[in-house]
Amino acid sequence: MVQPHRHRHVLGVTHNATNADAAAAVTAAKKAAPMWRALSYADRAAIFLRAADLLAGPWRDTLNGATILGQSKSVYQAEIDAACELIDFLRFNVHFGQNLLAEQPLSSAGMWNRFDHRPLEGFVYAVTPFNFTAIAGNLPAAPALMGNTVVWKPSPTQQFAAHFTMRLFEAAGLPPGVINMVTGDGIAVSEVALADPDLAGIHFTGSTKTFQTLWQTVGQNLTGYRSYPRLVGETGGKDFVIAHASAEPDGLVTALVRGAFEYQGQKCSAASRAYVPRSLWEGGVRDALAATADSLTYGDVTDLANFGGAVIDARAFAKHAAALDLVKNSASCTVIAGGTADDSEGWFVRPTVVECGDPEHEIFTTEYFGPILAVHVYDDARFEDVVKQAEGIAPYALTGSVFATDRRAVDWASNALRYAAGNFYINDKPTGAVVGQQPFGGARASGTNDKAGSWHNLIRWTSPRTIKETFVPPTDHTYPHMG
Ligand SMILES: NC(=O)c1ccc[n+]([C@@H]2O[C@H](COP(=O)([O-])OP(=O)(O)OC[C@H]3O[C@@H](n4cnc5c(N)ncnc54)[C@H](O)[C@@H]3O)[C@@H](O)[C@H]2O)c1
Ligand SMILES: N[C@@H](CCC=O)C(=O)O
Repeated sequence: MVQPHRHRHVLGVTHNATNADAAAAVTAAKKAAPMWRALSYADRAAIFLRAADLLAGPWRDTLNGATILGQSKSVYQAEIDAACELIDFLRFNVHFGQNLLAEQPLSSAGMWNRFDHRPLEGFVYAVTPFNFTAIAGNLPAAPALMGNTVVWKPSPTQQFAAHFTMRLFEAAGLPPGVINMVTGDGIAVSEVALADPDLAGIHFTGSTKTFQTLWQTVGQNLTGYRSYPRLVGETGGKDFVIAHASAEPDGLVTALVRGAFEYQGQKCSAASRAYVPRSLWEGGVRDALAATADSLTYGDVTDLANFGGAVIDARAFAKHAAALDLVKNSASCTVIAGGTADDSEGWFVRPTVVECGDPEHEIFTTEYFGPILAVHVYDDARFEDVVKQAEGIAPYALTGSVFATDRRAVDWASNALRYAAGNFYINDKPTGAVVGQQPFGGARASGTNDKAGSWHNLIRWTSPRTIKETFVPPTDHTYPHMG
């Protein structure tokens, strides 16, 4: 039973930044660059470690609370995001950045070769999504740790928590001009930032479409830049769970419920398509999945009895409602749980399970980014055919899971799905990657796979200079064979 709640989304700054605001932010970033680059890595790292300590202490409730109210996260989902994951990003980045700086070339006798891990020449433009406060904080912080100054454009629907994240960085001692936050939809900001010769990189997380637009604009402006901008983007997904007949059913059902419906399915990693063998489906998985989905309470997230809350905004609600209409009108689809949406008070979409006989239906290829799980039921003997079909049917390659107790099935599917997911899970849900444990990111239409919170990501924000210093320079130009 849904407890309707008129959800308040943007309690923070709502100003839509203009070209002039963007120009001021770019100017501030450029002005602060020499000061910030001149600081030692240890001094920069100390600021972000202090931010992590503050977040583990007095700032924890502030950022969790802002994430609960602003993004409609449950207390649990806010805690694993705003507090835990952001603390992990801040601390692990410092550790991985230190390892990166320690990476040095060989030096033969008589010379000293070294890398000078320079920050990029210019500013980094960080554009962040609504769904994770941790990602929003990490995208400006990671390039800044490596010595870059940043223009940060958070999502309007994450602005409340973004506002406090910026205040947290300031409280930790981040000097003015290092991270310059601009608010709003980003259109006017991009007009300025992407046309600036000093654009050194984009650190993006959000939809595939937005990233492609930014990349295309950079391509159009390419000859105007001082350097080739580094383009790092983590984008959409159509994440799968494929069960083999040997799968353990209770674990499968729990993974589907948590993977598809936590935070209303608004995780890029959310399970949105599943492939289940008929023996398991008819042997109890169908009924258990439908009953559990129907039992989930979505409502006011300040009521701790609720499992989830509203979807992020009216646009998302309309997209989900349209998807539900589509499947209800598709002969090959049957809604077995949920299937309703109600915006009379708040934007609520019921956790929905759709059984669909046509594995090419758009419900298996389109990212709706809501609590809608498509299930294709297959004859047990067709496991390999189903895996091959699922591998390439969607354009994305972000996360995916295989459930099986048969080791040969696990091994075969892991190989067959090698390029289908940047984060691959065996007997686990496809969500909930932990920084430092499951470095996160995907390829194909899901992004550049630069693994947020790892050295793979940090390396994109440095431009190494190789220095060779010869201790005793040669003074004879002739070769030994010349006598
Ligand atoms: N792969 C990952 O790690 C990951 C993580 C989180 C979210 N996501 C993806 O993010 C999407 C959901 O997030 P969203 O709805 O915030 O995405 P979105 O693309 O709508 O917005 C992302 C950001 O881009 C901004 N934006 C849009 N157009 C812009 C422009 N022209 N210039 C500058 N900024 C612009 C938005 O205001 C927002 O800050 C989903 O597709 C999800 O899969 C991916
Ligand atoms: N890193 C998160 C997903 C981030 C995208 O929304 C997870 O693994 O669930």
